[in-house]
Amino acid sequence: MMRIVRWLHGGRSDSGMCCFGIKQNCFKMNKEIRVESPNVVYTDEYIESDYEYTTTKVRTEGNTLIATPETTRYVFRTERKVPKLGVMLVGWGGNNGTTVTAAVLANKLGITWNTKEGERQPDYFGSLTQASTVSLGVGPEGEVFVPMKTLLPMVDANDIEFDGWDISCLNLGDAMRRAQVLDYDLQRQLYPIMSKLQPRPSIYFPDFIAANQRDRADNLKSGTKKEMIDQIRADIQDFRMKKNVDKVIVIWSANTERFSDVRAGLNDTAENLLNSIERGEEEISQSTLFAVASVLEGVTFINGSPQNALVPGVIELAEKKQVYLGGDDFKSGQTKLKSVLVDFLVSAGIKPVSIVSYNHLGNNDGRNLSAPQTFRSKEITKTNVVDDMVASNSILYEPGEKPDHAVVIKYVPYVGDSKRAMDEYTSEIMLGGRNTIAIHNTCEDSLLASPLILDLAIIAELCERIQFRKEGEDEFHKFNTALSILSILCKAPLTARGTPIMNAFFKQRACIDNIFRACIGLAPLNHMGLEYKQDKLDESVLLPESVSVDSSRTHSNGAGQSSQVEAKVASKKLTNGVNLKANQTLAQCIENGATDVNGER
Ligand SMILES: NC(=O)c1ccc[n+]([C@@H]2O[C@H](COP(=O)([O-])OP(=O)(O)OC[C@H]3O[C@@H](n4cnc5c(N)ncnc54)[C@H](O)[C@@H]3O)[C@@H](O)[C@H]2O)c1
Ligand SMILES: O=P([O-])([O-])O[C@@H]1[C@@H](O)[C@H](O)[C@@H](O)[C@H](O)[C@@H]1O
Repeated sequence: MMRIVRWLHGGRSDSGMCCFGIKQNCFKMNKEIRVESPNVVYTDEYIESDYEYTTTKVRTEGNTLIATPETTRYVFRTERKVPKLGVMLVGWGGNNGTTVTAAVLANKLGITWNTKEGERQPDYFGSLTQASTVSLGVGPEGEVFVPMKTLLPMVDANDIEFDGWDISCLNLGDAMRRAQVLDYDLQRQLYPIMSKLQPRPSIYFPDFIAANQRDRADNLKSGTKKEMIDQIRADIQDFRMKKNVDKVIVIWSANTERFSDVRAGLNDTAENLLNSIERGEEEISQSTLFAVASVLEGVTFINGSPQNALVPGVIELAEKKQVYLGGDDFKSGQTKLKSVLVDFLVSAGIKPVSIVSYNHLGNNDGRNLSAPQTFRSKEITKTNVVDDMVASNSILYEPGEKPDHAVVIKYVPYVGDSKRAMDEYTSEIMLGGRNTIAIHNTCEDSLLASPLILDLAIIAELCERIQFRKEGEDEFHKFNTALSILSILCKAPLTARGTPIMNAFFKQRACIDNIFRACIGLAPLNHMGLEYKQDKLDESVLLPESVSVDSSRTHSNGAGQSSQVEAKVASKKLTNGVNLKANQTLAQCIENGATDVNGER
């Protein structure tokens, strides 16, 4: 019996499947990729690439849209030296803070632990930089995928040093126990190390978070708002010196606050914000103070929560100090799926008309969100995520038309960190049809958010080493203060003033992949595969795979006639020595006596 062998990811399936999967090779290498191109130069200090950036400008002339391709030459320069990175978490004693710290320690120390399913190895699943791959190009064996972290020199997650602040005085070992996120046997092994980690006292303004957090607030700074900023700055300097880190990044993973008022004279400009802090204005939030302190220390600040920590005054101050900002609100589970599903529906010409996202969770985040004012912050970021996708299709939606969209979050202590998300997507399909997708999605929130914290820090640090200039310019530029490349990791992406917000997950992913590829002089991924689509396929692009054909395999061509499955095959010396010529049809393969790799007929 002759079969087509279907090649899966880097290997071959045993079962004969009548389809031609493209064999893919995924290398678990941890080396930097070296690009061979006249446009890429590797010096000891930099990777420098000469890059053509092509866009299409569109203008309207009467009833005509004029599309004009536009090419701009850039030079990208990436420093190759990877610094020792310190990450300071605000809310270090929380579920996310303890979990991400535990994850790095477990991976760094190679701690394995027993579970009811057997022994478990540490990993970084859920991290783009640590556990996802990028297509590098096509090799003799097919498409080549490499770990994202090998595209450019990046901080090794295992090398990150953590520190931070919490209003709760619990050490990280006890806080890890309180979080109830990790398996007991892992906690047991980590406790001796984690219990030596002590969150620094923090700022606590009760009015900004739920009153039910008061019972945790026993580890507080005191003084005026200005004095507390100075204390935070001193903490950053202390950490940098004690841990001998080259760089620090501050990430807010503390409780969600209510939104701050944004008012002229209060926080609308850098000067007004600093003056308001000097005056001790009540409306300046804890998270804004941490952002100001970070910026004044020249340290990137990323907001993992939904509140508007990054008021206009913070953004202007960061622009002046040339410091990066990122956020808002880790995109970890229910919303991450939404940014894929709505994009799929709308891109398929299907019209979502009602989206209901309910979830209940029982961790302290959920407890804090049980207050209306903090829930409102989360409701905003969880709802706005579909706006760009809806606005992209004027066939489905009238201007301003949006699907009904409800977000519900309930605090149910029993489920702890294991959030239960239930979504219903109702869409209109052709001729008055309705499609309803109902989803139950159990998200272990901290195990989903922790890898994102690593990605935010690692990608933000890499961006600090990337500069680029246009052809004709002498000066290299940094990225804009608002690091919108981090959008894929946030529900409400911070973008440069007046620029579009993109929430669709795979567009965000393509953005990261293609910017990293540009830094090493590689063209953007476009998945066109033209080399596989022309009538006469060049032998060099065909997979050198043995083909075995299933002579019994036929498929109806719709006219009741059965016919051999038509497919092109690559030339390949088979186990029985039969040489298949490129572009042979399956039928010709059979005539040539092609057999499966096992030599069976
Ligand atoms: N999947 C996720 O877990 C996820 C996704 C998106 C956003 N977030 C956001 O991340 C944040 C942390 O989530 P979590 O599950 O770790 O919550 P958590 O409540 O377990 O941790 C928050 C920690 O912050 C501390 N804290 C509160 N106010 C503080 C202050 N002013 N300074 C320093 N520490 C302070 C608390 O004591 C607590 O230990 C929340 O705002 C949450 O909304 C979480
Ligand atoms: O899963 P997701 O939508 O990305 O985000 C999560 C919410 O579903 C959850 O209710 C909230 O408590 C978490 O902080 C997080 O925001």
